[in-house]
Amino acid sequence: MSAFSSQVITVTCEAPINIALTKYWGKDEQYPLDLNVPLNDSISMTLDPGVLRTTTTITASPSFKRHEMWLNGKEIELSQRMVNVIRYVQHHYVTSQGNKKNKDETPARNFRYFQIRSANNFPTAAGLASSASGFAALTYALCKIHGMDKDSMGDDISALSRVGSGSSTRSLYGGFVRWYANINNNDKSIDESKNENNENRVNVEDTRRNEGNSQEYEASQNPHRSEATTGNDHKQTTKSSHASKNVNIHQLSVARQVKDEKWWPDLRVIILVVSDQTKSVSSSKGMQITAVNVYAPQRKEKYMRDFFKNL
Ligand SMILES: Nc1ncnc2c1ncn2[C@@H]1O[C@H](COP(=O)(O)OP(=O)(O)OP(=O)(O)O)[C@@H](O)[C@H]1O
Ligand SMILES: C[C@@](O)(CCOP(=O)(O)OP(=O)(O)O)CC(=O)O
Repeated sequence: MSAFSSQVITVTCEAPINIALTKYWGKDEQYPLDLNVPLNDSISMTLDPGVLRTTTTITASPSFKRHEMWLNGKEIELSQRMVNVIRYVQHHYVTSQGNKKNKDETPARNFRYFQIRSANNFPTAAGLASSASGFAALTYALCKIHGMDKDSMGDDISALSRVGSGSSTRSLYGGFVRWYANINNNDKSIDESKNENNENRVNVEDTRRNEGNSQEYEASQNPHRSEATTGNDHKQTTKSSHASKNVNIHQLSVARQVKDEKWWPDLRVIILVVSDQTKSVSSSKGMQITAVNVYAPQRKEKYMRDFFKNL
């Protein structure tokens, strides 16, 4: 047992909201939908966290027996998305430990469950991007409590946050931010990217096929399905967690800053709140409905690729 094993650790992080100028609306159905890989790139501006923000505090202790969450002061059941983010971050932590010469001896290795307290200082689920700031703050705080520094994580933090909510990738950075559907497709022609996507489809199907067959394969490829990992589990998961092609594809849909917050210092955004009530249809659900009823996703994908090529 390490000297840290009985410690209680708390971290607090804040994240801003972002407003999309070109929208994310629709997921690439070649990938599991809960990975939130978008059909098209999007660009947003991040608003001043001094004004609108989510503040998330996470406490970890080896003695916790389950995850607990309070949103805006009220205890809630963790959603599957929240659990997914926790698992992805834990998986990432374990994998990064596997690559290090000296293993982590800090408290993080003993954490399994968390108490999460999060609050938005603006209406939640009412059209003001609470999922973006909420999941960015959650991912940021989870990484921090595992001793992983946002600035040195590069693109990884944005791929982790994305499994919570797609738009949260853009809330990890200030200024103007572009979220790439696939960072490798940036300068390629539509035809080339189609070929790549065909390759991707095979990998996704491979993973699904294997899910039924091998528990170990499943746990190593998809943190959604692995148990929360700490202590001895770390060793086991590290051993079997080769970064699969599938995970790499998932890691290619990331956000990067285009212009920092000083680029347009005089810019002001006015927000008029006409209702602070919870929306009857969430953005995720709205995307599903649109995809089925309104447009063919492939047509939109081509339109958006052309749009970004000419930008
Ligand atoms: N602080 C938070 N921490 C974690 N999750 C949050 C937080 N705030 C909101 N969420 C999650 O985001 C969901 C709301 O997302 P939704 O996309 O429907 O609305 P929105 O992001 O506020 O609006 P829009 O997507 O139209 O900008 C909530 O139901 C909750 O699950
Ligand atoms: C209208 C939008 O704000 C939709 C945001 O959708 P979410 O990011 O909330 O959706 P999920 O990935 O399913 O969580 C447009 C945008 O921010 O680009």
